[in-house]
Amino acid sequence: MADFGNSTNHLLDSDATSSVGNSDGTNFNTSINPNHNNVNNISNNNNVEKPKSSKDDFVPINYAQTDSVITSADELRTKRNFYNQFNALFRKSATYQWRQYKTNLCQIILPLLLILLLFILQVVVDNFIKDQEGYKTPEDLHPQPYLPAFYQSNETALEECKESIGVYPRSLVYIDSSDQSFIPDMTANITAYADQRIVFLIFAVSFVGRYATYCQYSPSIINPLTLNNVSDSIVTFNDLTYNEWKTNPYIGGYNFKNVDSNNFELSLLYNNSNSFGKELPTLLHLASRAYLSMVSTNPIKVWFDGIADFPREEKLLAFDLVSILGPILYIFIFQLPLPVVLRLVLYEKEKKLREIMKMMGLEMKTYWLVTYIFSYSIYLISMMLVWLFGSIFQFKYFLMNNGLPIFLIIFFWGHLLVSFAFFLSVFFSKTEVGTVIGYIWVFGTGILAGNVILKILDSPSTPDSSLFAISIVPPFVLFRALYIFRREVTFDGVGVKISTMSDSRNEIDEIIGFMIVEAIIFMVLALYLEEVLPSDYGVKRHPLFFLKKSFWTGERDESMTNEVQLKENVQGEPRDVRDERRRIKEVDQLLALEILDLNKVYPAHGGAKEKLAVKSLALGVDQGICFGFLGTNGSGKSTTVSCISGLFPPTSGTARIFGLDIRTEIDKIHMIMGITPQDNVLWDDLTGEEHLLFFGRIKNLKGQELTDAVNRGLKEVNLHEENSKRSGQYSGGMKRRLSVACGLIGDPKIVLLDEPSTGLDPFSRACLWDVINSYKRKCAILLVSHAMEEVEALCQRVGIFINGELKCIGGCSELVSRFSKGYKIMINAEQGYEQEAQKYLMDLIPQATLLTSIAGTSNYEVPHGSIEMSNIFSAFEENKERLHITDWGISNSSLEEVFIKVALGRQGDDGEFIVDEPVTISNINN
Ligand SMILES: Nc1ncnc2c1ncn2[C@@H]1O[C@H](COP(=O)(O)OP(=O)(O)OP(=O)(O)O)[C@@H](O)[C@H]1O
Repeated sequence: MADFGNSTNHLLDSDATSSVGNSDGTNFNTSINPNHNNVNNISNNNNVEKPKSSKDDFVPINYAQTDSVITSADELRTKRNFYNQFNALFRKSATYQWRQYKTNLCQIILPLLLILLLFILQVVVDNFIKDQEGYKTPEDLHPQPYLPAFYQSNETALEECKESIGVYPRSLVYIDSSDQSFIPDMTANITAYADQRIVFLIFAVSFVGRYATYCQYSPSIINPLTLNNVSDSIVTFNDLTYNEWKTNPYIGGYNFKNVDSNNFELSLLYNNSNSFGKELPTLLHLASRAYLSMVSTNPIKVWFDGIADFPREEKLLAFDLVSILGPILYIFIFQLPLPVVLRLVLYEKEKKLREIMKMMGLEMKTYWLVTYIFSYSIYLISMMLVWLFGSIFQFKYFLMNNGLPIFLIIFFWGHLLVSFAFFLSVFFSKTEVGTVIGYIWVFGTGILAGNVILKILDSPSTPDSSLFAISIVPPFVLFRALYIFRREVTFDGVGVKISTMSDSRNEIDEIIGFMIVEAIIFMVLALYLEEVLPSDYGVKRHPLFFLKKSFWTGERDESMTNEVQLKENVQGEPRDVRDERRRIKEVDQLLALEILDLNKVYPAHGGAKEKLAVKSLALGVDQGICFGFLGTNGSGKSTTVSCISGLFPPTSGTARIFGLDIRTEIDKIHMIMGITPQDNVLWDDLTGEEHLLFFGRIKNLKGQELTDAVNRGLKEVNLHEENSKRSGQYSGGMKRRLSVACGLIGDPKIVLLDEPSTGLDPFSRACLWDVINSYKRKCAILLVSHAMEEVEALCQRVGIFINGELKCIGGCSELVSRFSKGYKIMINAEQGYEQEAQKYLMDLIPQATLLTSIAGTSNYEVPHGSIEMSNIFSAFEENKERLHITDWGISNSSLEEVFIKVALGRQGDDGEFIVDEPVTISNINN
């Protein structure tokens, strides 16, 4: 069994090189850091129960150093309190929204500006119309012919026609003539008046045929046909009207289908591009009159005065621009909060704020509830102001329609809008992209509604099925309501009243029904897809998770609790790593963290290949100790931390925290976990104090306990004097310190610190170490770091990762004594004299091994006992100037040498690491 009690502090005279943590007897070099707690202390811990000896003498050492041993997860406060969490998030969101008042004000004001614009346009239109005459029906109420017609025959017609010029600028002339020879003559005369823009219809009995066109600019005598060849001319008629409707703008044409002395079957066609068809009654009358002349020996005179509007009371011209433009503009206004809500949700998603809240224990249903309340409130305030200003500006749209239907539509549309925004947010991870798409959606659907949907709704023949289809799309169901409000106030309507809102004409109740159902569907879809759709962060559930009993009862999902069979060993694994596997299984105290054959594969993505980031990792972190994760860049440290904290799901294997499995009980784990991620995840607009208050409340702190914890946290990281500053105004180091304080608040039982001291000045770093030191024993700490001195100062145990694999594990001094063969000599020579200095040292101590040679500084490892220390001193002091040595020194081997050996050395057959080549810049680059 290992003797851990006799470690001595020696620099040169120790020859202790055996490995530790396994069965062979071992002495240690102590760390050069006097604060360091080496394994000797660990083994002396009172809490350690006597390890059981197994058959092969393997001793599963318990490294726990806690003040109060936890024997089961049931002893931990893992319960979340809905009220506390709601209170925490509500206050945080309220403060945050208040700080965002400029943005929020802009969002509220934008719709109001559109309302104001509408109002100004209406004022301009009203002023224009005020100067125009109103219209009223003439007092004698005689209908006026739209086209005055003359019924004349032969030469008289032409004379009459001439006289009428100037009186009736557009005239119809009916010529009852059986004299064929008269026609060309007639044509010539009429053509002479063409520039007067007289409209003639030459219509002689002998011309009655398939067609006779009525042309505005030239007399329509084209290939006159007689009754004899009527049947062949339909093609000509079609050609003429089809081909020449633009170049020769006929207003209309007759199609005499079946005309003889007994029949008068006629179609009257008119050119919709040139005429609104008001001439048609007159034209029809002319044709009938001609026929009567033809068939009757004694023509009957049938007078036709023309057409006229109904008599009505005098009324000034009015143009209700607001009501007419209303639905088209309101569809934009009512949808404008959509991108705003999208932005709100996506901001916290993209910045990982949602994930950090989750990792700190916030329940997601509370998150969605509070986010819903704030999103809806922003919408409601904005829309109420639109309504208020619309009423102040006397928009008929808001005054004539009853307040209740308007309120109901605003109220329910808000719910649909927020649910729909939540639903859309699932598909985006970048705030900017989501917001831009949101605006495109608002304007795209607005334009579509104003053009296509408006026409469909306008059409009286639109079937119910089309209305149903329209109502399925959220903006269009809103447009249906807006359209009804407009229809009921324009053209002398009285507006939608409470009594008429549900009738078959308005169907406001049906529209509200659509909104409610869709709001529920989109909300359920949003929450469901958030749970199952793969995204950048978060552990996703099985698509059919809702079919499991555990989902409805809240019990543990038994199907996920299959025991992970920890492998005995993995091929090529060093002995200490293999022994750690065994220790996890056999140690007789509950471990704060057990990582059990954890693998993480990142799938191929955007041209990058699939990446095995963590390979069969197995290790245990005991209660109350600080465990250091060292490793080269990209060796999988942060990935491991992310898997443990529930940011990513492991591909296989699992981890347990105080016996709670990350696959099934991550919610409970989050309540006893504190985390400081690699990046600072903070709200730019909240102060340090507000951050700590928020996370403290989530962890169920309240009252004086909360105040004390917040004050202590701020003081510990030296931010108590920056109380009023928002974190966005912090320096990088201050942000880092705040992140650490957030991770430590609320008495967590395990804390994950991912490079906590990055960017800190030496003073702040020393303060931070003090804080972390003071938390040891209260909780287990997993510290990811690149700073060797930090790990040496804080960690009782260390694991070194290379390429996703754990390469060695043990106490700091244990590793140093195991991997270093002696002590270290450093020499720094002037540029160009490095070789000479190196040669001198190798001649002096031939057993020395050059470890690193970078920027003129060479580091050697010198075995203990190879030379007297006093000889080294005298040799260097005497030859310093001659060899151009600027600096030199002797030190005990440190973790750094261990790291270099493990990271850049090769593993020998005995599992030890050998450095063949000294580390130089070119070696590192290779
Ligand atoms: N989201 C990701 N998608 C794909 N690959 C990833 C992702 N995150 C990390 N990786 C890859 O996984 C490997 C391990 O990365 P990780 O961030 O865990 O390393 P690390 O040890 O924390 O590095 P560092 O010390 O630089 O922070 C790297 O090769 C990295 O490129």
